[in-house]
Amino acid sequence: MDYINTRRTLHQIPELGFEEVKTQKTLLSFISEMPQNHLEVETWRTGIFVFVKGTVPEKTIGYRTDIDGLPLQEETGYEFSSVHEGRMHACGHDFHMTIALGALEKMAEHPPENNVLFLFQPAEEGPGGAEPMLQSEPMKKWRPDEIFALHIAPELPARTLSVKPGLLFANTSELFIDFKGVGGHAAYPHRTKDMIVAASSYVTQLQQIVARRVDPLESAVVTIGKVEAGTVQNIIAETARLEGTIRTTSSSIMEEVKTEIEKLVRGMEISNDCTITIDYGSNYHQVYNDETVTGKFIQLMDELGYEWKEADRAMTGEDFGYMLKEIPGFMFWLGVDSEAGLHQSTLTPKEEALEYGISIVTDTLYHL
Ligand SMILES: CC(=O)N[C@@H](CCC[C@H](N)C(=O)O)C(=O)O
Repeated sequence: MDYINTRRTLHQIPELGFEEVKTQKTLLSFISEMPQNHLEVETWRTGIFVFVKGTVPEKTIGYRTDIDGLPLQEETGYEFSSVHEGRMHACGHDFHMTIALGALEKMAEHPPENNVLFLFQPAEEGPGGAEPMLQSEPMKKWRPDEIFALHIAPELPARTLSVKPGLLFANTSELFIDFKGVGGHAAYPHRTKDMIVAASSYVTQLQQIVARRVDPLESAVVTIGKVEAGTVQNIIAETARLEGTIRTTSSSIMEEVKTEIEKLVRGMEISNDCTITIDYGSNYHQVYNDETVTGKFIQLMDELGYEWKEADRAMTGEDFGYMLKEIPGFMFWLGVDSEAGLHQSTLTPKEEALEYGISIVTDTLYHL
């Protein structure tokens, strides 16, 4: 398989969660070109399971990749930029998929001793594919004993990795807040309930939750990533909508932050004489790396001469956390050296990281 070409093909067709129809078709076509003797392939919604039968299996090792893109207009200037308007693989899932395909090809050509289950999982960016995929029939049939995954790290040099036992990624909850007041003429604000003023004031007050309500020894983030309100410059907005995300390093702090968000909403309803509704969208469980399996991985990396460093905890979220809640395993960061970070329209990971990633995953699947 030509990894660069594979990555570029996938890069051009990013699709949102549970809409990954072309992506699934393209992945199935790559998989169909591999030796099939030891493979069983099953689709699940827009995802795919591939079971590789081991030669003398004692256990099944799972390897998961996410496959969805983000609602973002690409600005990399690549010749192979996204052909889907307003969609981009800006979180590296094109890299993740290529690495999974590369490792799968090796397994198909030289079957491992243990069984291996590849999970091509939809909807990591939302609304979350890991939790329902865990409950699916193929997962019940081929349930792994251990599982792992990787995520690209733009800030790390290519051909490096980082990992740590214990907490790696945060608990997350999406946040959607809808404001409803009374619209009207821009010249008569006193006859209206202006939802742009209410929503702006709410965004400012939200910042106080982390600064003044959360124990400074804990970690939390509340980010509003989208504000929607108004129609034209001289009409006062009747409605406003805020979209954001909450991140915490413990589930109890998540509950505290939500309570504070709701208290602020009640105060805002009274002071602005409006109604406000909150929807928490999808929630992701924290990514907690199992100490024993992560320890085995670290030892393997040392034995095989891979350069690695201790990872820092990150406030990113990953629904792979649900898989790790039920199956011992880990996630590691793979360095890809890009000046622009994750979720930026100019993310340009170095393609030399692909072969390195495939080599780490393949070695781990053969020897874990
Ligand atoms: C690794 C990464 O960037 N993951 C996403 C997960 C998004 C979860 C959900 N849609 C939310 O925004 O809460 C992230 O933004 O961390």
